[in-house]
Amino acid sequence: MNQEHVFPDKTKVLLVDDESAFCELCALWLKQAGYDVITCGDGQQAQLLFHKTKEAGAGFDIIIHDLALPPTFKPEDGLAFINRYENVPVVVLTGHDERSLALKAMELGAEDFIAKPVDPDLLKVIVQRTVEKNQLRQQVQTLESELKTGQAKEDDLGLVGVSQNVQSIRELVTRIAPTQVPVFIQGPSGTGKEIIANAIHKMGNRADNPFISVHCGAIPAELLESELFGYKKGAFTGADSDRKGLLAMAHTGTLFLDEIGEMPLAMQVKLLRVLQEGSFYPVGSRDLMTIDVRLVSATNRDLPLAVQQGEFRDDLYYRIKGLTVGTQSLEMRREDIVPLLRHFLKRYNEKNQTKLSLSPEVLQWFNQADWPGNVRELKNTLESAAAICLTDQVTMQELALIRNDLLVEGKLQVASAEEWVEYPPKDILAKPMEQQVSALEINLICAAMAVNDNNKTRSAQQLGITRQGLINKIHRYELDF
Ligand SMILES: Nc1ncnc2c1ncn2[C@@H]1O[C@H](COP(=O)(O)OP(=O)(O)OP(=O)(O)O)[C@@H](O)[C@H]1O
Repeated sequence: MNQEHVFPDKTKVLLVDDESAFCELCALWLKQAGYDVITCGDGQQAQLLFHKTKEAGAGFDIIIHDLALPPTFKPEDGLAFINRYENVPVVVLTGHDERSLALKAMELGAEDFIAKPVDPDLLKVIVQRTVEKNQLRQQVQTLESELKTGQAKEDDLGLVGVSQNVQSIRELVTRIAPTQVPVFIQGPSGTGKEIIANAIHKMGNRADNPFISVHCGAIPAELLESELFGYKKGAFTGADSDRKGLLAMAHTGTLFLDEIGEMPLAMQVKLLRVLQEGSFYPVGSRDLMTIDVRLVSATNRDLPLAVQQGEFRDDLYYRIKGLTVGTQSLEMRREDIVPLLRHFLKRYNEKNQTKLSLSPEVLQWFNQADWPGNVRELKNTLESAAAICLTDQVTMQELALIRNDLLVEGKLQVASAEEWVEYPPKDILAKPMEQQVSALEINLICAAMAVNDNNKTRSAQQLGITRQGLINKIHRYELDF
């Protein structure tokens, strides 16, 4: 065994052949071409060397392997070594009339073969091509696993949608979550503000610490202070023991102030002080408490307008504003309706161990209806219809039972199933074509899968494409069917 110093920045070749003169010559050619070469005359020893070098962090990039090696010199025995080099490509050396042996070796996983007597130029070409091919394969693998991790992170987000608005929010959340910047989420009710707040927490470095959500509008003004700051026993009538407030509970974690626009002015002053000083006194206590929280707040109010009208303190607004995330009403991103339906139906089926699908008319109706309560209303309507469904398919009958407005003179008002996609959309030129085409394709796929019980063959037939074509699109859009 001739082991030379290995330079980490050079491509490393392990040449396994028992003919020392041949090894020397090949090694010389390869070294001249800039490779670092180690030779070895025995298959077993080559294996040991391979693992040792790998453990030392200087693994080989390519193996060139003769098949007729000691002790048996039988090429069949040499074949057994081919797939023992893990992800490192193997090029086999064969006799010049051993074509079938070479093919067998390739079948077993060899990357290529070179027939003896070896032509030095061909040797260099094959080595270079094999190494490059393998580097490329590794890059693809790395990218794929990065993509999967990214996808998993997006899934953690739980924010479903194909619209530009949802896509930008997903991107923004992924970027701001690891920072400590305060986040202000503004948008209509039922558009996922709480999901976003949750995602910022889960994807940030406080994920293992508390996430405390305070519905500022739901807590009566006179209770808000004691709820937030906590109190000391005897602080007021009924305070018969010390109580920790929500601020203290959120210590080291995230404090989500939902509906912050509803916070009374007097309370706004107190909150501002806490945010500025990072400390506060529980009601009736003289013990100063220090807290470290990441602040995320949300409102469906136009807060700058509330500031102008003197209903919200400007100093508090600028304190909480940090980075603003804006959610849109469902009306402004109707392309999200079908993906959302599919998501909620899937979740419903998983939770209730059912296999409900939607009739084409139901899908069409959902897609065309107005959703003033946004995603929350869409979700509730779907779940209510699913809950009262007696068969495996939600039909207009169920919808009529929960939505009286669908009945005119006692009859269901439904347009034909074929017209479920509004075309051309009202805002046809408002968004780039590529984005609209993708959103429409996703919608059509989700729709076909929803009415065909997730059966790809039937869905593909209905869409007029091949099953493979459908599968390719499902992969391209990363839909989880
Ligand atoms: N993009 C979305 N993907 C999945 N679920 C969503 C999405 N948007 C909203 N939802 C669902 O809709 C419901 C309402 O969402 P959420 O409570 O986050 O809205 P909100 O904007 O905080 O509403 P409000 O202003 O009334 O507090 C929740 O059940 C939530 O899971």
